[in-house]
Amino acid sequence: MDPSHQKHFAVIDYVIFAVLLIASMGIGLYHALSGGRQRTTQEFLMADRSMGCLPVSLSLIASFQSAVAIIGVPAEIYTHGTQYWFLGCAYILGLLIPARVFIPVLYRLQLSSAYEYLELRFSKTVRICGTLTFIFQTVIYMGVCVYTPAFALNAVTGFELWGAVLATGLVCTLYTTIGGLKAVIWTDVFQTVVMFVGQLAVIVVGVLQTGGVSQVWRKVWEGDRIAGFDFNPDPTERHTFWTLGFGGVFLMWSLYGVNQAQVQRYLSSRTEKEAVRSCYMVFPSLQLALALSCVTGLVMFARYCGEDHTDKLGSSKGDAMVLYFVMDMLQGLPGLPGLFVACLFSAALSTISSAFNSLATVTMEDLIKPHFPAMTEAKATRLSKALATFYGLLCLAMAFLTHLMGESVLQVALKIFGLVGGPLLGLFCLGMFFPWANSTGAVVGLGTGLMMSLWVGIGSIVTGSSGSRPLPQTCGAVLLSGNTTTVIQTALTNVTLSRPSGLKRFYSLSYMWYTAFSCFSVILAGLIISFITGAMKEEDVTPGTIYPLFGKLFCFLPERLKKKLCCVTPLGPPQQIQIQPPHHKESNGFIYQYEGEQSPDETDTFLPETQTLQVEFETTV
Ligand SMILES: O=C(O)CCCC[C@@H]1SC[C@@H]2NC(=O)N[C@@H]21
Ligand code: NA
Repeated sequence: MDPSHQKHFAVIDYVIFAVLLIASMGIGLYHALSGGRQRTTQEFLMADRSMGCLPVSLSLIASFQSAVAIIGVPAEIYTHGTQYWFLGCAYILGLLIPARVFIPVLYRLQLSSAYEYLELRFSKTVRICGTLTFIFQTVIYMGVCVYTPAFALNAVTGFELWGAVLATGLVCTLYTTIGGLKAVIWTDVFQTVVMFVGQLAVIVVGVLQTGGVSQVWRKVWEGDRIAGFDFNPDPTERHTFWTLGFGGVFLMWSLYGVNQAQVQRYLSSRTEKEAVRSCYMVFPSLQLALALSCVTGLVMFARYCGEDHTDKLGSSKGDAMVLYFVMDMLQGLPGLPGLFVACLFSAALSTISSAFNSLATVTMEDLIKPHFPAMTEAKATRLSKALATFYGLLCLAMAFLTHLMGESVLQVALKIFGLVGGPLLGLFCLGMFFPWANSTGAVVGLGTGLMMSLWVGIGSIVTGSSGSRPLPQTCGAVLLSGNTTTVIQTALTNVTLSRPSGLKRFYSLSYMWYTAFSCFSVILAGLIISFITGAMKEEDVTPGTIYPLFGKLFCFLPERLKKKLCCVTPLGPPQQIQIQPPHHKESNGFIYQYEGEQSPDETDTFLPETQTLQVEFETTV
């Protein structure tokens, strides 16, 4: 963008941005100097499993609501209309299943890393594969999250790009390293509030500048930005009610059901009920976040539609356009540009800190501790901090890589979740819902899912079918003169005739279906290989790692038939007593003993009234 049109900050704007960074550091320092002073991994990585549902639920939002959503969603609404808003329909099932299925299973196993589940259910190999897949996904996603705010800021205000990346990355690495999960959760709470306030300020100012709500509504309505229900069943159609409302459910399960960053927050809750409640509490906040981003996009459209900005914006795409418009709207209101930039960086910091901390946790719990069982707590905690720093620096490098990607950051982020998060979701579903699945099937299944993702992902880039036609930028209905109508009709005819077929059609699968597609690939391949190599028997499966999905789905079937379908595995009752963690000194297995009293409000236990289940794995010295 040419310098003459760049927006500049007043001093107050820099002050507000600095206050955000200092406040975040302050929270980090507080948790470094209070409580157990981050001396054990239980505190550093799991916040002493002492968290309440409110901070956990706000931290769950913050983890996957980054600058990508703050910038990318308004750009999406501005260019394509409000179809994307139907993603909100996916939040219902998308959070209900994690609360009713994934959290009970994972919480009762008292894990630190979600991937310990894979060792309990399958084998150490499967656990390592799962951990490495997660690390791969999160490192790339982190890069996008650091890069997005810095790039947009640089494009609009000339703010030193790598200075912003460094400032964000270093501050984040610092408070994550010294304050642990407690600091990450409490900074997430603070940053989520800043994020909501910043977006609200932009909406209020934008509406006032456009001449009020009715004026905004008229312009977006005439500009064809209000999308109705699009029930087009075509899976290659980018955004329809089906791709967003149903494809989005699988995306939500991969994030809020089995992603380490979220599972770690559930496990840091003081009781299972708190964890389930925090998951339910995510629903209203997520709807609010989605609404704020979508309305920001509509207000931007009402304010700027029809005007030609190529001279100011140059070739920069939707993402930078959002920040330009926000800076333009807030120009002359000292403090508000700084507030929005603080909102942008809050979104980025809260996501990146969650990523650092979860990466350090899985690296420690899944890749290091099992090989050094005798490692002292002090050494393990120091190593965890070093890992958080290492991942912080790695993320800066990844930010540079993002520089090279083409399309909108929102699409890049959602594709990462689909292509890599999908196979991980499939692996956990294979483990939890299919008792017959064995380790070989799990490893081959994961590999198949990742290959299918790679295939469709690369295919869509190579054939350039991942693009999407933006709606016309005009405000009102443009009266078409005779010959224009003919021209448009001819163009449309060509488009319909050149409908992709065969493999090209596969490559143009909507990216919102990637999670579901790769998830089912893993389950299908995993089951086939498991049956070929000898399906697992009911009694061989570690208790507490199966969710009796079929038992619930076919509850009308007679017991005998359900037994045959081997789907009445008891899901243990809610956690009453602390289980010794697997890396406890004298045993590397679980001493899993509890009084199976069914507390009145627990509905998902299959155990008779009172039962003592003593499960003792072999303990090797
Ligand atoms: O904001 C990001 O960093 C990624 C884009 C949004 C990720 C998904 S979309 C569904 C869910 N709702 C959110 O607000 N974030 C996640
Ligand atoms: Na965030």
